[in-house]
Amino acid sequence: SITDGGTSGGRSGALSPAPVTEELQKIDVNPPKGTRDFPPEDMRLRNWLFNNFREVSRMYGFEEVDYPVLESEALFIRKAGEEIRDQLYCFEDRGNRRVALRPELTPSLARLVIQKGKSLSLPLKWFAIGQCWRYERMTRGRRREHYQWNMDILGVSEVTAEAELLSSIVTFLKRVGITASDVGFKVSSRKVLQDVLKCYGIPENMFGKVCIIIDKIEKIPLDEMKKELKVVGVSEDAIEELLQVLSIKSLSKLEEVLGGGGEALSDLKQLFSLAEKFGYSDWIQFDASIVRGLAYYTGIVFEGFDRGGKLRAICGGGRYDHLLSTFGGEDIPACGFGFGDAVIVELLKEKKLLPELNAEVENIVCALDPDLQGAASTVATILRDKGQTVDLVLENKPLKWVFKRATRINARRLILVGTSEWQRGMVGVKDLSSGEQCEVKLEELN
Ligand SMILES: Nc1ccc(Br)nc1
Repeated sequence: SITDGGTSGGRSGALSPAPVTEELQKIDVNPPKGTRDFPPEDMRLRNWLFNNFREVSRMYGFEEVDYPVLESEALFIRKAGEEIRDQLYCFEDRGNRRVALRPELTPSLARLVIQKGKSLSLPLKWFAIGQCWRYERMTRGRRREHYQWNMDILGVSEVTAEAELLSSIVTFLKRVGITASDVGFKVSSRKVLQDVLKCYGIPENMFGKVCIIIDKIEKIPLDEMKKELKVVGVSEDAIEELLQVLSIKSLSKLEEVLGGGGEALSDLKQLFSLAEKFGYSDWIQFDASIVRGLAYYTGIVFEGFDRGGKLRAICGGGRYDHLLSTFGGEDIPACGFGFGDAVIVELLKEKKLLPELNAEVENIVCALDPDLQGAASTVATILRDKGQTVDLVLENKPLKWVFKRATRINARRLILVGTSEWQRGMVGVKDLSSGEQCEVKLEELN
């Protein structure tokens, strides 16, 4: 049985009985609800995914950053009725501070940029891969943590930044075998909504709230959405106009409705033109209904979706030019995206694109006699000093056991340290794929 061993002090190991002072109890060995362990085979897939995130980020000239998973709760308290706020994993720590497990990375980025202030030279191109949390009633049995890849550009007000970010996501998707037939991006601009709301005299400070309600357009009944909009002061006429505009799926139609002079249309036209130059036009489409569920977006917004319509959004992002000033900092134009580690894996599974990732090690080194364990340690060190990977057998085991382990860890070579060979300065080397076996002088082992 497993004891906590903690309060009674001392170690309860295999040789000494568990402390009898503690009630022996079996703990639940599963991870907390909504969280995951990453045993080796899952960790190999996670590392493969994150390495692709990192390689694309570096290819685009982005620098890696990270922040504490625990932040002040105040960083995430926005009054716009976002789901992310409703599901905040927050608590009071032993210092009576209100803290939260971060639900997203962007507010931490804003905090760090403000903290660094003038010492930072713009534009900033930062990326992070961080675990994010939400506390959701397990009734829905959904996960409470996921890892999010974020890329953000700060200091560029031009739509060239959003175009670059979309290019980086397309590059990542192509690297893992996803095509424009599998995934698309719905692109819009919150300035479309802003134009409509302005016409109806809706004050700027209502903008975030209205967007959050509209983001639920596919999640709640239309009447419910209309009711919520009315509650926050949007007139019936304005609601009807909003719904009309939200159904627009082409820039030409948008121009007809909004007229040609607004920023929304010029931003979107520039983005689609740049997409042509980047070569990812097939991946994107205008869809005015896309608003995204974060209150701080102010311009272009986008989300990646699977064209099969089975999965939740793959990624999402947009421009957030005023986030820093909400934290008391000087505003810096900014845009970025978040890309979760779960939906993409579901998509790769469905498309049979998951890579075969086996354990692998170059050498397994074994002493054929307990007196040669030191010699085997020397051989392992020689190989490791040459940059080779070595699994050193640490106990006196029969050869049958060694061969079984060599197969399980997918070793390429078996190095045997035997008495007679060692006396002649040699070791046995067996190639485990060809079966070829020979003796090699220690100084020639490589
Ligand atoms: N924001 C957030 C955090 C954690 C999960 Br799982 N999903 C969304």
